Amino acid sequence: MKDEQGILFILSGPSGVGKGTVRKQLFEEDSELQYSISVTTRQPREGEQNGIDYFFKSREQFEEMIEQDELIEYAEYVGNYYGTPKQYVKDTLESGKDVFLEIEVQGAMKVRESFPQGVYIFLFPPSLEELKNRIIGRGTESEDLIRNRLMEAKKEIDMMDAYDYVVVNDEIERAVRRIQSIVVSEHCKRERVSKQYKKALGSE
Ligand SMILES: Nc1ncnc2c1ncn2[C@@H]1O[C@H](COP(=O)(O)OP(=O)(O)OP(=O)(O)O)[C@@H](O)[C@H]1O
Ligand SMILES: Nc1nc2c(ncn2[C@@H]2O[C@H](COP(=O)(O)O)[C@@H](O)[C@H]2O)c(=O)[nH]1
Repeated sequence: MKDEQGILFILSGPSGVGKGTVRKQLFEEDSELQYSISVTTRQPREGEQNGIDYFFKSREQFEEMIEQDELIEYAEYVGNYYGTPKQYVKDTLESGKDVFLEIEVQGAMKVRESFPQGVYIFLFPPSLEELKNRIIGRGTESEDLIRNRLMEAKKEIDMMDAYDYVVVNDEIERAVRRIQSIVVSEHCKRERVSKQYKKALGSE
């Protein structure tokens, strides 16, 4: 185990705001962050791959993971389970690397209970109209599911004050740059704090 743990970054926001798009772009530009692949019972969308986009499981397999305490958090969202594997996050943070979660709000609030030192970022749409256009434009959900996801979106937006940062996803590049600034600034903060501690302890 390294002396200093990595930082846990949590990105949430309503369905269709662009979390996946922004995260993929961020990872193309930043090889230091490690993405935690979630587990879900949702059916794969066209082009999605098991072990890359998600670990796709049956409900029985997912419930077995809950039973075995293999998830840091899980939530039922619009009829499917989604959860974050515990071991990967724990091992990666302990090795000193940063971990990035892209999860919905109920799950993020549960993570906060066990990782209050995490950095919680809420991705916000430029408008509700644009959110609706994006989710419809993606073309991956039926009308019914889109309606349900938009209903959830309103509740999720009500929770944004519980986050450390709110980032508007107006343009992808700008949203990515804003998140990169948060990552850099959180590292600087912790470095300063750890130097202060070392100084106070006379070990520097
Ligand atoms: N800044 C942006 N401007 C315009 N379109 C965008 C922007 N960001 C994302 N999109 C588009 O919006 C749609 C939804 O994006 P994405 O799938 O990344 O959202 P998400 O928040 O991950 O959704 P979900 O929570 O449902 O998985 C996609 O078609 C994507 O190309
Ligand atoms: N609580 C969790 N939510 C998660 C996790 N992985 C993804 N998600 C979120 O679920 C919704 C729907 O995702 P979709 O891929 O079906 O569009 C979205 O907000 C994801 O961010 C997780 O491990 N835990």
